[in-house]
Amino acid sequence: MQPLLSLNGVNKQFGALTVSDNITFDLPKGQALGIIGPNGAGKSTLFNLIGGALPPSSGTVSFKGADVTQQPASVRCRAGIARSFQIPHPFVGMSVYENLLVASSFGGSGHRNPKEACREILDRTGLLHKANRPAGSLTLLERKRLELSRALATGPELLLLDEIAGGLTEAECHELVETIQGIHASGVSIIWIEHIVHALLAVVERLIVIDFGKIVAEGEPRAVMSDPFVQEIYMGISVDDQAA
Ligand SMILES: Nc1ncnc2c1ncn2[C@@H]1O[C@H](COP(=O)(O)OP(=O)(O)OP(=O)(O)O)[C@@H](O)[C@H]1O
Repeated sequence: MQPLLSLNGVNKQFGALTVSDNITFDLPKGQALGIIGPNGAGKSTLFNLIGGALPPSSGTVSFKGADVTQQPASVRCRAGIARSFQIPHPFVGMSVYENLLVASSFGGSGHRNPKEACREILDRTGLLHKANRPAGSLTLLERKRLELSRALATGPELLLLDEIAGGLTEAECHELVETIQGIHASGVSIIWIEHIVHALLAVVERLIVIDFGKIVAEGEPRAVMSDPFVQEIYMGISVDDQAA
């Protein structure tokens, strides 16, 4: 079956710095894929390349079989790629519901009834009771939920989540994981960059590890996490420490 997303030999250089180094992988439709790696490894840059915020220096990005490498983020969003950002920037003076309506009218959702669709999304993400509050009055968890809701309002087939669990308490993180599990169960494909590994492992079926812009490990999440090489680069646990 044709993959939903394919990256083929994707490179990105900022001057002399190579931030994405020959990144190649396919995402089958319906899969939840996790991406981990040390700070500065090139994870958010990879999202910029998939979402269209940045063009690659070379290589191709295909979505639903079409080459989207030269398409801007707005076109990719309408095609079905939505992204939540590490630091949410909602329209703070607008209500939560209005924020979703903007996203819904911008994206390619084709919701027959956008107002009802936005109401349903807020119900799914646990924000319905805040629908008429200004976005600027929300707590951190609620802002994260709004970020997720705005991405969903565009009607994505592929949802890119950039460190959405960062800064939350353990209980808040658990609640958010349940919401993301529900979104995945509804058929939305997900790529999730996250440092909170236990949250990630509760959702994803496959894990990719990036270091210095390269894919250095890939596969079933628990097998990848127990690889001594991954433990060394990601958690600083050396094979010698384990033997001691
Ligand atoms: N627009 C840019 N111009 C120059 N350098 C950049 C640019 N964007 C990112 N970088 C550099 O590319 C490298 C990778 O950054 P990136 O944000 O992709 O890493 P990351 O893995 O997401 O890190 P973190 O886990 O801290 O969010 C860093 O060294 C960063 O400083």
